[in-house]
Amino acid sequence: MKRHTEGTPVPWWMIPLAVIGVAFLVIPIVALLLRLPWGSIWELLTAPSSRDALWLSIWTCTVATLACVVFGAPLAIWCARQNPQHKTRTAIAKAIRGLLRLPMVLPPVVAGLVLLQTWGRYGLLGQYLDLFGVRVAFTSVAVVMAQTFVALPFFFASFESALRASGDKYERQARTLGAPSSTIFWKITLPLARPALASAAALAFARALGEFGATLTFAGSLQGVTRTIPLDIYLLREDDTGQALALSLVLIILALLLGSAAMLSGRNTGKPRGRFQKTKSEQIQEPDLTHLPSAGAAPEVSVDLQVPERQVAIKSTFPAGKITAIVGPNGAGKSTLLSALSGTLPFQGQVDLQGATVGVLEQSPILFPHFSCAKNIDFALRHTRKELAPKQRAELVKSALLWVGCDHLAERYPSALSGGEKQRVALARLASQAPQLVLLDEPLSAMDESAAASARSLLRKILEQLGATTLLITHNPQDVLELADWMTVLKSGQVYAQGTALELLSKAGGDPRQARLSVAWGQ
Ligand SMILES: Nc1ncnc2c1ncn2[C@@H]1O[C@H](COP(=O)(O)OP(=O)(O)OP(=O)(O)O)[C@@H](O)[C@H]1O
Repeated sequence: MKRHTEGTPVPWWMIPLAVIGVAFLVIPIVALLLRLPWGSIWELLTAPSSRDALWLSIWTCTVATLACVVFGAPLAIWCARQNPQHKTRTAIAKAIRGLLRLPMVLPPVVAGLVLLQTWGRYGLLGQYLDLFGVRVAFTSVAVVMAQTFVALPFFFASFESALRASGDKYERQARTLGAPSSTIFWKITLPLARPALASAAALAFARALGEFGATLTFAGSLQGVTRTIPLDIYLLREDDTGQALALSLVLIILALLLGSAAMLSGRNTGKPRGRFQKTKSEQIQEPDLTHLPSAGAAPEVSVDLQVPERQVAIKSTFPAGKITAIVGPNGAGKSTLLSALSGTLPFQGQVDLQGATVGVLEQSPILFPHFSCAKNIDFALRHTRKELAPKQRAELVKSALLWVGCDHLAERYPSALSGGEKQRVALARLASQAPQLVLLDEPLSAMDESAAASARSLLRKILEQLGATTLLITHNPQDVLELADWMTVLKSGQVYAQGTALELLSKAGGDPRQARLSVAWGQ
């Protein structure tokens, strides 16, 4: 069979059109390079007017970029992190997105005029500043404001779309671990968004650097005060073409550097961190359950909740200290129930957890990618077991990895773990919190049969020792028979049946151990 190594084929007629596009952009730059007075370029660039323009552009663009980051990043994070279920907030975020597009398409000279109408001596706000002797227009501050006005929308659009594309699963995970919102921002959102932030900042700097129309209209063109590189080039273009070309070269080089920086910083290399190669001695070890805590008083959990937009209305009680399997056909409402109990989904009605602490384990474990395995567990313990001193916490992290046979993975990062290893580390994190209510959403479904069998036996031992009230969503009769004491069957968003697993699987007659789970909901 022919192997495709050249990418997806494109129609031949696109090639000449693409070549014309590239030539159209590149030939003018080549023309500039050919016309440059290379012999005197250093003198031209160090001439007083060039030095003034260069220095002014660099510091004003730096301040404008900082302003974009300081004011634009919180705005972008707020807009990107709105839950679509909050209709009003989502509508506000949409309106902000639309509004911020306006300065992008506004001719820069119009941007300068609107700034003048606002901050000029007789402007809407400028007239009050004037009372205190403060004048903004036609100063270096005006340069920064003009640059910020045109660059902020670019910063916002780039950063916000990157945030929306990456999703908020890590922030939600941190919230379920009880981390306060400031901690989530500094420890999770910011480190994970750093490449996108750097890329957006580089874009904002580049846009500010090229700003011309708004600056000329709002700030004027006074050497050393408001005359930035683009204004200087414009003024020099006829009288001293050589100097104008030399300054243009500087702008082109800066634009290339910023473009590359934006591309490089926005790229997620996805390289696994930490030790990756497994040696034989690094295979999963025999779990050592010494020091595994007991959850203490496990609650009886009563729910009477409704999520109308999903047509889910569940009324049930889950026995204290027992493992209840939650089963049912696709779309029955199983995940909705668990999301409501874990506090990640708004619902109507009542849920009585009797003040229990809650631990969640999902089908695809969410481990923070910028923390090692040990740090992942430590982060959870900092917020769920605040009573522990740092030394006790470090010991617990070590023990937790031993419970799941993964102490050799302590310093490894999640990107260097297999799916089964990730699930074990997530289980260690959950067990170390000793939660009184454990919510498991198909925790073994992504594993192959033999890995699932050993993980199931480990899960059983850990759950037995914890003694927590446990809800386990599963589609696998083996999980029900080996792990669960009790079974709740959901169908069409409601409780269809409740009882012991053997009772419900015997419904159709025959050996319940050979039965399909669908027998429990009459199919
Ligand atoms: N994000 C969502 N927005 C709106 N409706 C949703 C959303 N997620 C699920 N639903 C709907 O809610 C209902 C219950 O879905 P839920 O995911 O709880 O079912 P489930 O029993 O967990 O299904 P599965 O076994 O396929 O995971 C379904 O009708 C589904 O279409």
